[in-house]
Amino acid sequence: WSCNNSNINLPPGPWTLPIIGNLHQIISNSILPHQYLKNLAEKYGPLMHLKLGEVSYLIVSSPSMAQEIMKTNDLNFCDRANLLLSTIFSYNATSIVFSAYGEHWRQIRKICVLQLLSAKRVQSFRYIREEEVSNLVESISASEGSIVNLSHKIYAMTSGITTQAAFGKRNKQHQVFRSALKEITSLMGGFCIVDVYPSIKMLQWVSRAKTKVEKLHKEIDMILQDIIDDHKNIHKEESKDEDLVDTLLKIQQENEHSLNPLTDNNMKAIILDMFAAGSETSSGVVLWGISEMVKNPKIMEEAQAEVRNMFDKKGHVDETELHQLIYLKSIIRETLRLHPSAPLLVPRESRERCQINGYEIPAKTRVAINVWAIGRDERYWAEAESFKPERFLNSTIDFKGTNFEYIPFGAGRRMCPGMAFGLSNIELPLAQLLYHFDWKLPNGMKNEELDMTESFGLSVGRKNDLCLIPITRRP
Ligand code: HEM
Repeated sequence: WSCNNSNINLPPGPWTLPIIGNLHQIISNSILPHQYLKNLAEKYGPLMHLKLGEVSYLIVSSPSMAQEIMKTNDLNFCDRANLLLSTIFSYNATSIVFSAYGEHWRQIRKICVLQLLSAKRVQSFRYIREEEVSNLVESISASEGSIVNLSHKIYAMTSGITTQAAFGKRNKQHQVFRSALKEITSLMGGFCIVDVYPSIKMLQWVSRAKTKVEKLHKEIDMILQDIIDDHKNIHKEESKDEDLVDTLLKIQQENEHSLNPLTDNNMKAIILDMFAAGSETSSGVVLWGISEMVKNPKIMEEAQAEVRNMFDKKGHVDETELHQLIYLKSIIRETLRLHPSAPLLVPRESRERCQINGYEIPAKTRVAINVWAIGRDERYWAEAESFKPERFLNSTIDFKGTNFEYIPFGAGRRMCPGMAFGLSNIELPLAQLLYHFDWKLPNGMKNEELDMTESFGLSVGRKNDLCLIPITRRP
C-alpha cells in the first residue's frame, strides 16, 4: 500500500524507491504502459498514484473516477503537461493539443471547432475523401491475388486526405513533410527522462531525442512556411475548394489589429495538430477494424453483405447512404472500444491541489485516463475481450463524452474536436474495402492466427504491418 514518503493522503499505489519512485516498474516492463497500468490498477484500485522521478501521476481506471476528473473537476484537470518534445513540436506549446488551458487555447480551439473541423467543413471535404479512397481501391485492385501491405496504403490514404484538406493540391514537398512528421511523432511517443526530472535542467542538453526533434521540426517548419507563403501569394476568390490554410489566413487578416493576432507560428502549430492528431488515429482504426474482421470471418461476411446490399444497385460506394450502414457503425464503435487510438488519452495536468474520492491530489499532478483498461473491463462490458459489434446495435452508449465507460475521444473541455473528420476518414474506406474485396491471409495462415500486438507510440496501432491478399468481388 502506498506511502510515497508523503504526509498527505495520496491515492493508493505501489511502493516507491528513493529518487526514481516507480520509474523502474514502468520502464523495465516488457508490456506497454497502458497494459501494465491495467494490471496494477487491479491491485491498487481505479484511482492510483505513481511517482515517476520527481513527478506525481494519477492513473484513472474506472468510469466513475474518469467522470470525477473530466466532468466534476474538469476545470482543474484541463491543463496539459509541459513535456519537452511536444513543447518543441507545438511551437512552444501553442497548439490546440498541447497548449495550457487559458485564453490562447480557448481562441484557437474555437477556430478549430467552428471553422476547421465543423460538420459543414468536414462535409466539404467529401470529394477529397472519395478521390483518395478510390485511388486506394484502384491500387489494391492492381495487386489482386498478391500480398498487399494495407498498413502502408491506408496510412498514405488518410494522410493524403489530411494533406489535401489542409494544403489543397499536393506538391513535391509533401512527401518530405510526411516522412519527417512520421519520424517526429514516433520520437514523441517515446519516454523522455527529462520530463520526469524537470528540476534538472542540464538533462535537456544531453537529450539526443531533443536534438533530433529540433532538427526535424526545423525541416517541417520550413515546408509549412513555404506552403503558407505560397497561399499568401495566390489570392483565391471565395471558392468551394478553400483549404484549411486559406481559412487560417483569412482569420489572420481579420484579426490583424486585434490584441491577439494569429501569427504564422500559431497557424503552423494548428496545422501540425491536424496531422499529428488526425492521421495515425484514423488509419489505425481502419486497420484494427479490418484486423478484427479478418479474425472474426462471420462478422466480416455480415459487414460485406450489408455494404453490398446497400450499394449493389448503384455499383459503387459513395457517402450519400453511408449513414445507413448500421452494422458497420457498430463495428467501428466496437473497434474503438478495444483499440482506442490514445489508450491513456492525452496526459492532463491538475492546476490546483484538490480532493478526489477522499484522496489528496497535489497541484501539477499528471493524469492518465486508462480508457483501454476501462474498455476491457468485465465490470462494464460482457465478454469484454471479445469483438462483438452487436453490443452496440441497440445500445444508447455513445462516444460523445457522456458515457464514461466508453470515451475513446476523451470528454470534457479537452475532448477531441476532430471526431466528425476522423469518423468520416474511417467509414468510407472501410465501406469500400468491404464492398470491393474479400480478404485472405498470406501463406495459408489461419484467421485466428493473425497477430494483434500493439505498437508503442503517440497513437497505438498495430506493431506489425497488416498484409493481406485481396480478391476482387465487385470490380
Ligand atoms: C479516430 C480518430 C480520432 C481519435 C480516436 C481521437 C482521439 C482523441 C483523444 C483521446 C484526444 C484527447 C482528449 C482528452 O484529452 O480528453 C484528442 C484530442 C484532440 N484531437 Fe482527436 N482523435 C481522432 C481524430 C482526430 C482528428 C481527425 C483531428 C483533426 C484533424 C483531431 C484533433 C484533435 C485535437 C486538436 C485534439 C486536442 C484537443 C484539446 O486539447 O483541446 N483528432 N483526440
